[in-house]
Amino acid sequence: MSQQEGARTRPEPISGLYLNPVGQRRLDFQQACGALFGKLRVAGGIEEAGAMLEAEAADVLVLDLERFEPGIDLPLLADLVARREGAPVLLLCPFTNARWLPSLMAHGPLHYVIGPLAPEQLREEVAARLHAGFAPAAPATPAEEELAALLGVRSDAQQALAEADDSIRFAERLCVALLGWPGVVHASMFQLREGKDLRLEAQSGQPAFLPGARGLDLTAVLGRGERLLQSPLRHAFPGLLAAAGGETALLDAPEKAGEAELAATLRGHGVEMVLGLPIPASGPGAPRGALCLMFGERRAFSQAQLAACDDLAQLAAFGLRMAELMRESEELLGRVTQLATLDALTGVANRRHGEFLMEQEIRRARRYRVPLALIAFDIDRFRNINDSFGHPVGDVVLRTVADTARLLLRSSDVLVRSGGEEFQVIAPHTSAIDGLKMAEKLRAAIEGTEMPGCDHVTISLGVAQLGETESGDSLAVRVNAALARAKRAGRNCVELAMQ
Ligand SMILES: Nc1nc2c(ncn2[C@@H]2O[C@H](COP(=O)(O)OP(=O)(O)OP(=O)(O)O)[C@@H](O)[C@H]2O)c(=O)[nH]1
Repeated sequence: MSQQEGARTRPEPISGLYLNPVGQRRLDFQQACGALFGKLRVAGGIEEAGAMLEAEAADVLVLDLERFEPGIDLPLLADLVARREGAPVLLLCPFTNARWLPSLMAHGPLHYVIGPLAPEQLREEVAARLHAGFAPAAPATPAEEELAALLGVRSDAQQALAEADDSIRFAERLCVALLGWPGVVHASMFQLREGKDLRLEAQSGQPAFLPGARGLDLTAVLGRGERLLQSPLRHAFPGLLAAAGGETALLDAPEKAGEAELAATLRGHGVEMVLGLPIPASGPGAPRGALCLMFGERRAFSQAQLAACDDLAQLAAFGLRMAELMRESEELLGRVTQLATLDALTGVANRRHGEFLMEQEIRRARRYRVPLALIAFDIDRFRNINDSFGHPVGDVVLRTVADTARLLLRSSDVLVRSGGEEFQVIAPHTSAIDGLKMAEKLRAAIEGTEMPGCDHVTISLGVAQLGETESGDSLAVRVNAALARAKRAGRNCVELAMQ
């Protein structure tokens, strides 16, 4: 239905009721638009307007929300919208209070214009409305088609939950789903990380063959993708406003945000209207983030769309919570795995995990026909250190030895604490000769390292290369025998294992 078809024929003169709390603004309106009405009454407060309406009906209600304080009594205003006795409602709304629009729209059809407007623009808007009638702007697509599209968006968005083990993948899928919303040319999701760092989690624009937000990159538009609560556009861009303030933000013309560069970029990408929807937190406090939808044309929202907005924001909240739970459980699993595989004192692999890794490396060495060496070393006369300096100093020595060895090893080598003061190095791609060189480097490094609390220690080492058909147990026996020979040979030296 076109707006012309929706026009009502009104008996002249048209009576109007204008509401605004500021006297000068009421005078300005009377001056700019008074001539358009046969009778124009003005009210300074919502209750006063309600009383006037009760005393005498008006053909048109003009509710000007400019200069209303943030603490405006929205339910009372909504009641006025609901009680207008069939009279059309024109809402003049400053951009900063556009979050009030969706809840007012839910109380009956209304027209809105987002301010600020110059007096002549205001007159043109009011005249255009009076001329065209007040049938709500027709949605871009017929109602049935639109509902089918919204159901499709919801079902695609639900499918995105399958990716909710990772917040970025989930956000990407959800943004793609949101592009199915009639008229949406670009969709994005912002997430508040640990309550303070707002970041752009994902964005998606219509594919290149469609007009609209082709190639629109929000990171470039906003100047950054992280720490967005510190962005200079946090008071202007609806996605950021919604995430920061927790309320819906609607920009029905890019210029109205008062940021010329932002407006030019959005217009350059065919964006006419931007909607920011807060993603609610699971409990009280700041929202979890926001969804941001950009439209290729200005449009009114139907009740079904407003309800769908709520649904999608809830679904986004659910998906992000699932991703968070998944991350927490992975962290927990990581900590449990660490506890099960690492030695608590030194942080290197424990004996059991060392045996597992050894078997893995043996299989790899066989498959790729590469050499594998095992080095075993043991701190010399460690009992004396404990006895002379105490157990805590002994612990520090164990840690220092492990740290010193770890720094010398390649990333593919594995250091294992195989017993009290015994360690092993599993060295893939290493022959007996290279193993001997490595062992000598370890020996010299430990000897040259100052041990806190007890000056210096030395180590004895055994080296063995895995035989062609040899088992891990046999390799361990041979390397320990070599280590025992090094001890017998006077300690602080390296011995190569026999075949
Ligand atoms: N501080 C500390 N000592 C440990 C730990 N685990 C084992 N030990 C001690 O390490 C010492 C090992 O002594 P021995 O096996 O006799 O060997 P050693 O004194 O190093 O003599 P050699 O190996 O023959 O040179 C014992 O005194 C154990 O109590 C530990 O976690 N912390």
